[in-house]
Amino acid sequence: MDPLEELITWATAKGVKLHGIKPARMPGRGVGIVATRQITQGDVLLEVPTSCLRTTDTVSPALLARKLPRRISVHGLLAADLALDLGLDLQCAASSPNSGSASDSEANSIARSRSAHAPWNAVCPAPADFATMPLVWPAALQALLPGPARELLAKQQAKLARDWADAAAAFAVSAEDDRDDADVGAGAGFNDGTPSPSPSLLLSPEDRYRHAWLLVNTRTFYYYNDKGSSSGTGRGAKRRKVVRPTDPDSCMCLQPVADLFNHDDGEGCAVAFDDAGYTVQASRAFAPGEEVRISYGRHPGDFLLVEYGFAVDDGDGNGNGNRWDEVALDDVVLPRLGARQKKVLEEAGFLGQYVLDGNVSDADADADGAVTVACYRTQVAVRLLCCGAGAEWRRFVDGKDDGAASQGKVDALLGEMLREYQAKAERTIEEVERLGDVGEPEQRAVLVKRWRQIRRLLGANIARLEKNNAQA
Ligand SMILES: C[S@@+](CC[C@H](N)C(=O)[O-])C[C@H]1O[C@@H](n2cnc3c(N)ncnc32)[C@H](O)[C@@H]1O
Repeated sequence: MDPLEELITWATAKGVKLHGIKPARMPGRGVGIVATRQITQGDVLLEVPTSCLRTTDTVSPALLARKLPRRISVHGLLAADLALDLGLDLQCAASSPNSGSASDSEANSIARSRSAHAPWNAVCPAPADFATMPLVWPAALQALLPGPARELLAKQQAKLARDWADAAAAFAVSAEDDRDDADVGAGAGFNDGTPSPSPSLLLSPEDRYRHAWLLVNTRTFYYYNDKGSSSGTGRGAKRRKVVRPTDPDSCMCLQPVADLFNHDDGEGCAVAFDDAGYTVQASRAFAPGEEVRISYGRHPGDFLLVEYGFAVDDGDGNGNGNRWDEVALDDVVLPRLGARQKKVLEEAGFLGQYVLDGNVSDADADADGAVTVACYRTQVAVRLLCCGAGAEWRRFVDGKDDGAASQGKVDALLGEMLREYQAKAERTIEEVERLGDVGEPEQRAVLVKRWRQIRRLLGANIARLEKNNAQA
């Protein structure tokens, strides 16, 4: 049977209800969810009961018995649990009840979990499917990411390193065990026992853990329960009952079938949860065969690339790329500021985080038909460069002056900076395209796609500045 059909049979038996939808392979997006009939706005499309979730409460007792450090993150713990299911073995630790070997009860509990989740695990992306996640790119390609993406990646790398350091002691780390052919099929990602076709799938324990960690990174939902335990990178779910302040990084769960929805930057379907479980409700009408998506949040392109490994297609959503996209301008603004100017901006709370918003349109034009290009922080910094930190600038910072008197000069300098960044985008695209033998073709392709988005967004804003100028 097709693994997707098997998943649905398995999930339905566990109480998951699909109404007018089914999973399907989507070219360029792995698996997604499509409508099987005409859907009306507000229809409930999916119900996943709480009993089907993987949370901190369902982590394998065998794993917990390995005394993973209490400080291990929820992300790290769920990844460790999933890694066991995907074929990573527990260390023959001295702490085991049968010193020197994993106990029968441990082995039984792991085997039970593997078989209980087999149809779900079988449709999880394999390690090779994560090739577009910058985390697995060669350093030479990572270095060519846009600034905000590099910053996010550095945080992600640090988080993974901490989680692996906490989890490593629990897992078998011997290189010989690890390269045991019998273990390769499951360890390679798809837990269907098929032998590996390729030696490149002989993964180290750290690589296998990273695979599980990326599954958690890209597939969790916001979740916590009334016992106070929480385990999402937060794909848009809202709790209908008590809303508790919790650390969002620790509010995570994995859920079958729902984890197959792809992202829509526009009208993604609404995801909600309560004590009974999760529901997904149609945000609009869908025709039979149309892909149904949810929103992972209002994320700019750099975030989507680093956290989910994709760049939105230009034809997606509003037909104009990602409506929540933005371009960070720090790389072109900060180098122009002298030490004194930086100090002034820092004292005023305006140093850095300069952004060009991709969501601005002609509808945002003022009474003169001009559209403000770049965020207020950028306006403050560029105005300081043009006009100095005099009384007019202070009034602008305090919101007592709309800055109209100097807007022409500000726009001219901003235009210069945007053109400078556009040239950088152009050079980076050419550089990536020249790196024919660095990384995988899909890695270079997604990096070029991201820079083209940035180039287009810069071009649209340069055109707006020119229009403002013509109207002035
Ligand atoms: C929650 S999973 C969705 C199901 C996934 N497509 C699969 O094959 O299992 C999230 C992953 O799906 C892919 N994805 C989601 N939305 C996408 C989109 N709009 N365009 C391209 N890929 C997308 C990315 O690889 C992302 O990391």
